[in-house]
Amino acid sequence: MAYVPPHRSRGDYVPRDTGNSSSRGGFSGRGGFSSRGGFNRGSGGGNRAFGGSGFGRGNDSHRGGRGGHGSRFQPGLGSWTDGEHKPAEHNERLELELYGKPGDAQFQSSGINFDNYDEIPVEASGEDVPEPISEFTSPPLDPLLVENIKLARFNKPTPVQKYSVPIVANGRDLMACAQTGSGKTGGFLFPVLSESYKHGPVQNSQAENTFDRRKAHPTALVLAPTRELVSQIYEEARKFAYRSWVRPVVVYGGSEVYAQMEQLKQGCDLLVATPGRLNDLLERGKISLKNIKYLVLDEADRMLDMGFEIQIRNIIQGCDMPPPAERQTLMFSATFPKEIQMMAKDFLHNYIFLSVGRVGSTSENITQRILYVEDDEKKSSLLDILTATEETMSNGLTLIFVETKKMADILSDFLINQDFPATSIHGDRSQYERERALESFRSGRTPILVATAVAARGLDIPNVTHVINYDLPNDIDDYVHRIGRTGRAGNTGVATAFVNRGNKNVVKDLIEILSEANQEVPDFLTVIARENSMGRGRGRGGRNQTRDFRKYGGGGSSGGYGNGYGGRSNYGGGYNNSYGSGGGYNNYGSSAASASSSSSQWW
Ligand SMILES: Nc1ncnc2c1ncn2[C@@H]1O[C@H](COP(=O)(O)OP(=O)(O)OP(=O)(O)O)[C@@H](O)[C@H]1O
Repeated sequence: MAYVPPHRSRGDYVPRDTGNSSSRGGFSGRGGFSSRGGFNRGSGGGNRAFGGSGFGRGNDSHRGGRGGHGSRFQPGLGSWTDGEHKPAEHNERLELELYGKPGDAQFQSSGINFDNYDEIPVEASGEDVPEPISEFTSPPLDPLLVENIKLARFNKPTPVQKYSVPIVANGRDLMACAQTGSGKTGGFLFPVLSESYKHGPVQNSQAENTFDRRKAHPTALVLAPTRELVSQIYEEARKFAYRSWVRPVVVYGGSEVYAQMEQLKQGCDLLVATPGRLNDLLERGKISLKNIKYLVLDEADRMLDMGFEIQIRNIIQGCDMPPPAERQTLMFSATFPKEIQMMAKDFLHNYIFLSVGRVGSTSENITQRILYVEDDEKKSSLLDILTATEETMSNGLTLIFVETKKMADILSDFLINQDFPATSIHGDRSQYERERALESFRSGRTPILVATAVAARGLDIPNVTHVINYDLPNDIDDYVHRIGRTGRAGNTGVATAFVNRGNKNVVKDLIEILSEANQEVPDFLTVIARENSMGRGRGRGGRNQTRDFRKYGGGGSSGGYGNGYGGRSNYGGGYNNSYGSGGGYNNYGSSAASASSSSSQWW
């Protein structure tokens, strides 16, 4: 049967040549806040070829990279024609843009500990769990995807990828929990793209009316919490969708909505979106979700926590998305509290729960240092650390987390006044300023970035060698995600945290995290934890040590695989713990105010 994408079946539709849709001209080069380049630049954006006779009856063509009378050529865009996938021709320029050259510092490469991922215990629960793959081969993967994976210089799958590929190929839903930096993005992109290449676009939905025909009808939807993260996922999707019929589009708030609507009009098969902007576009009638075969929630626990739940429910349950049994739903995060797992089951159908390592654990690739520092000594301690590590980490980037947006500005100004090349990122800065700050950090021009939690999740910036928790978060899961900005893809990194009695609520959880990852637990932490246990500390046991809650039931710590999987690496070049005068954790007195703050201040 001839498939005519509903939004393109009007004979009068002529795609506009917008090329770069970024509302801010001049920000489209390599290194926009999207990992490599602004979103939807010329090559990835406009000029799609899907016009004319390419969609004629009996031709069954879902766009066409070339050909189709009246169609336009877009490099790297293939087609689905007569029930067959027709990959586009290779394009050298685009390949260089997408994959860089070997050794290019702007692209993350796997580190010396990459092979250690194989040692990490994996637990998959649920009915009939399929056997994992061990290599990127076709079959079971689609040959085009395997080619693209090679171009990206990924030699072998990470544990989460080994399992997710057959799970999705077998039509199952998935809730996957794997350490930060261990390849979860590929964990959902690989199977979704591979299956899409094999099976083509959804064939059964003809648009019902003119209004419906004008909408974009993506096959796959990926939701993630921040603009920076959706842009990064979109860039990854561009890499692995290269030459295929799948056209990725990204939409997020804080950026010109009309440019994004234009991109949608030009064809959207894989939509990467923040919930707020997606709801806006759904209300405007620009997107229909009725063709969704794959729904992905990245950073799923964040997506389903209080800040996003209503928006997510509206998208998944309040619009025209098929119900759980008629789509495949995939959820990924490094942390999965039990309450969130329970809520998530509303969106899943007979799913497999995958945990790689212990849920919420940190990677042993990250050396964690905990220092006792009173609030009023934090600035001087920070200067001491930055000075002491200037040489040993001269080529690395340092990411400093604070709790409030105000503090992010104050601290970056302070560092600049002290002649440190710093910038900041937080939710009160304009989209343009956020993009610029991230680009300047990524490129190494400003190797110190002061950030709120907005930068805690998912961001994959090569060469972040040091994460400093200037303010410790109130929730240990946030700590796990923050320090996970270093030590990615088998590389090593250092994470330093300033702790004082103001953080007593999180200390017990922190001790568990440190012990699990075979890190040193300083005595003062144990003392604070003991003091606090007289009070009412929440403790990590009830919230985070949950594996598949269907199997292990409520809360409680579950034994399971012990610590110490995988050889502990020798983290070369680390600094010793003696920097600074601010340390001195024997004389801690009463701490200043708690680091707690309202959510409106930190995001
Ligand atoms: N199979 C692989 N081989 C080599 N490198 C890989 C592989 N899979 C992923 N990577 C690289 O590892 C890095 C981390 O991957 P990714 O961003 O997907 O991690 P993540 O698990 O989503 O982390 P987070 O929890 O912080 O979101 C990326 O730079 C990615 O390109």
